[in-house]
Amino acid sequence: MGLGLAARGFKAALTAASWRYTGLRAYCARMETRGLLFRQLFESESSTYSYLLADVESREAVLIDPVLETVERDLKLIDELGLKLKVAANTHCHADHITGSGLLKQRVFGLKSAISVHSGAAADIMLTEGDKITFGRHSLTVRETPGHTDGCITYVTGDQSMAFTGDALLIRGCGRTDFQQGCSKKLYESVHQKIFTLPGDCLVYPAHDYKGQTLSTVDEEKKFNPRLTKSLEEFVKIMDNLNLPKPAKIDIAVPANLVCGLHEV
Ligand SMILES: N[C@@H](CCC(=O)N[C@@H](CSS)C(=O)NCC(=O)O)C(=O)O
Repeated sequence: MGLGLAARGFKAALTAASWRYTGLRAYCARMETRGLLFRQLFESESSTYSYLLADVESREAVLIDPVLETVERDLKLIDELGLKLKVAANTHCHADHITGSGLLKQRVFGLKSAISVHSGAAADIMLTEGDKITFGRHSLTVRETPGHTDGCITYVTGDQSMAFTGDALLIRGCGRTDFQQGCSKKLYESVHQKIFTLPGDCLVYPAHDYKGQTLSTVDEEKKFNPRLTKSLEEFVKIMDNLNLPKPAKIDIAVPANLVCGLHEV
């Protein structure tokens, strides 16, 4: 006897869910085989993603774009996983939230903060194009991707399978360019020259998502990004007409982030 419509729908949903689960499990397992531990972490007030990457063997870890409000949560996870946090790596001087770098430095002995030398901010490690942040057998390579701010950088894993794009490239979007040295032309060139030249299946992990999306790929963004698939002239026009309200915390976040939260600790 054939399945009823409702039962068929239920079966399809189950299959899709189990595929998603199996797919995710396989993906995580693949990373574990490569000896890389990875977690995407979310802060809901600013819709910010932080990323924890660690070498499975040495347990050395890097936390990309930590947020002040989620430092305790992140430290608990780091402790539970038996990791040694070495670097708090910022993609740029954020305008919408305070980085967790300073508080993490107070809490984790020997932890170093990192940010671009072009950010205007102070940190222990001042990064430029091609620099590497090493953790165990793994590393992140810096690609300078200015445009949202002058000091925006993208961190790329050694095998170019993952790119942490900060606010330069968001999923189906990009960072605004109307303050903090923002420049649409620079952003367009950064994305096309430094991110769209990565392998098509390179996973794109942004600093924010406002729609519940978690990751994308270089190929997907080259095909579907509604802003960056346009010509430079059209892109500049789009960016000039975003008319976004300024981030609610900009006046406290920028000064705090210029010293990486609480740098002098
Ligand atoms: N409403 C939020 C700020 C939202 C915002 O402006 N996001 C920035 C990245 S954080 S500076 C952005 O570039 N958005 C691009 C876009 O197209 O939305 C707040 O008040 O904090």
